Amino acid sequence: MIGDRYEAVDDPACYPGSDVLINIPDLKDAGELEQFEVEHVGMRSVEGPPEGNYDTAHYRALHRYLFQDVYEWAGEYRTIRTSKGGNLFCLPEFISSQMEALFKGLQSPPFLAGSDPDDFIVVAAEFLGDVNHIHPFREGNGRTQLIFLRMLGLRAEHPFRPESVEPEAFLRAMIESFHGHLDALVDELERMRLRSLSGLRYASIIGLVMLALRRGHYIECKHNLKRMLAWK
Ligand SMILES: Nc1ncnc2c1ncn2[C@@H]1O[C@H](COP(=O)(O)OP(=O)(O)OP(=O)(O)O)[C@@H](O)[C@H]1O
Repeated sequence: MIGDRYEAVDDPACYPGSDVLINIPDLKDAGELEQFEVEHVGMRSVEGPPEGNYDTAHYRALHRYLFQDVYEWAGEYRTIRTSKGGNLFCLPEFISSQMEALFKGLQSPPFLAGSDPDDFIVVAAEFLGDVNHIHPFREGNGRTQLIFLRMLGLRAEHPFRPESVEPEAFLRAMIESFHGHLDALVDELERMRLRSLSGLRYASIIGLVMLALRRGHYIECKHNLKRMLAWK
């Protein structure tokens, strides 16, 4: 059984006898780690993501950048098998090759500027489903996916409104995509579309606030909001 094989207590990335990932501030309490993560990843998010070529190195650099204060292994592919809700993600031995194959597709239309917005939404949903299926990192896949999606939208000039993410519906759509059904995810991305580039910064800021709120850390969120509003 999947659950038996991936007991968190057997994970060398966790503190012995617990499911808390070994982390830079050495926090052994899951709640404290989560708070620290939200605050620091939130702050990194608003500093601006690293530049790159939208290849696997760029994606890893983004994860490294976001989680650099939290995990030594930030930006590195996972080496153990992981699953969520019984859905087993890509086996670690295939992550690198699967990522290379997936990201090659980002260098051509409809991922590039000038594409039809409807075509872009469909390939963006496919990409999101595929990168989630691979789930390259031990932790932080969801946040990296969403920030990279925003970057892809900006590059293609079909930006998204991150503030309109509806967590439950989005999660359901992601799980459906895991089973090969993309319609719900296309609908979610369609709803998140920003019709014009004006107000994009505001939309991005609110999106980050929503991501933080969703994780239930209102105080950190308020703290981050102050920084976000100072963001030029
Ligand atoms: N049962 C599932 N099957 C497939 N994908 C799932 C399932 N549950 C969650 N996911 C997806 O996994 C990703 C979350 O992965 P991970 O926990 O590594 O990221 P995170 O950034 O730490 O968490 P979150 O996205 O919750 O903030 C999200 O894209 C989510 O949609």
